[in-house]
Amino acid sequence: METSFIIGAGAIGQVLAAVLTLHGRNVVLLRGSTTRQESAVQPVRFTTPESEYQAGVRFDLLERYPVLDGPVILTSKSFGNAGLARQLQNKTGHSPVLLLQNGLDVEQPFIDLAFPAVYRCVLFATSQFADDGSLRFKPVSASPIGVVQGDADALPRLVEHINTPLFPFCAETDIQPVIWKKAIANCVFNSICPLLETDNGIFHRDAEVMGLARQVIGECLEVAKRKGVVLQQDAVEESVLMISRMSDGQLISTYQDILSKRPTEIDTLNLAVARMAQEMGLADAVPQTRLLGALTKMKSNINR
Ligand SMILES: NC(=O)C1=CN([C@@H]2O[C@H](COP(=O)(O)OP(=O)(O)OC[C@H]3O[C@@H](n4cnc5c(N)ncnc54)[C@H](OP(=O)(O)O)[C@@H]3O)[C@@H](O)[C@H]2O)C=CC1
Ligand SMILES: CC(C)(CO)C(=O)C(=O)O
Repeated sequence: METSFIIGAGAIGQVLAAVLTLHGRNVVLLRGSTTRQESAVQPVRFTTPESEYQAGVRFDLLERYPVLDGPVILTSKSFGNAGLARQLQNKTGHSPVLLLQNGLDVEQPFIDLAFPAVYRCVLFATSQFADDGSLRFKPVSASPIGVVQGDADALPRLVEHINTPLFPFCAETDIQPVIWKKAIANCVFNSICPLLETDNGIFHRDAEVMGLARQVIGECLEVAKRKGVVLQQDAVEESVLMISRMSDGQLISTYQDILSKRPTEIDTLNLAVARMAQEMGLADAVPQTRLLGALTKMKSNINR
């Protein structure tokens, strides 16, 4: 059986590795941003709303592997992608590289270095560390996977490789609208919530804040349209409100990152939309999105 290499032992990576291990798949969880990790099987505990699970997951260091001969799945933060693409360049050969990350253009470092098979997944699941180191995992629906560069015929096999009833995935032939819809929602949550120092529920609780979200959504939709992705304002607003209701009380990752003095993914959210707008001569079309992104970045830099 082929081995899957998951890179990034965070909230999503640990649960995915544990779920695949529980389903009898060969998987190694590789650390890319540290050199302090023994080659060892370690317990990972997680709960879903229904049950509690534990699996012995094989942890190791990326630098110990000269070749990764099997699907390579990135569950790391997007700001590390340029560095990871360089690290992986001579290791992955023809293995598919699958990005399980939020954001826009997160695959660009892999395209720039001509990786032959690059796939994107949009996560419809949440995972958070609890104080005791265990994880709280909530799959919402199957997370779609689509082709960015490479062979569409290989997609079903890749999906089958990581799909399980506990953490479901599905193939998506048109992944760009799905990426944009989620990324626009993230432009709203990941900037406004940390700046207001509030939880994800704010949009369904407060009409004024939802008004600002509406403006951001409208701006981002203009850029998406110029990129050939047509989405409806109502549908994106509905998705923001749904996420807001479902994750009422939870803090968005960017806010958690700022509180923990870690870098954030804002460069691949609001600031990516602002960069794209600038490149297309639409710089004036995204004032709120850009300002919210710039303020979030300043807040993160000031706090670190
Ligand atoms: N958690 C969630 O509920 C959701 C997360 N996502 C997305 O999934 C992705 C993973 O998120 P999540 O698991 O929560 O993140 P975490 O912050 O929990 O973990 C991310 C991991 O990334 C690795 N990492 C950090 N910095 C670097 C770097 N400079 N270079 C390489 N690797 C680095 C680290 O792994 P190591 O120490 O092993 O190197 C770290 O543990 C993100 O894009 C996030 O936006 C999307 C939807 C929901
Ligand atoms: C918008 C949200 C909360 C949905 O899962 C998300 O993407 C995240 O946790 O980063």
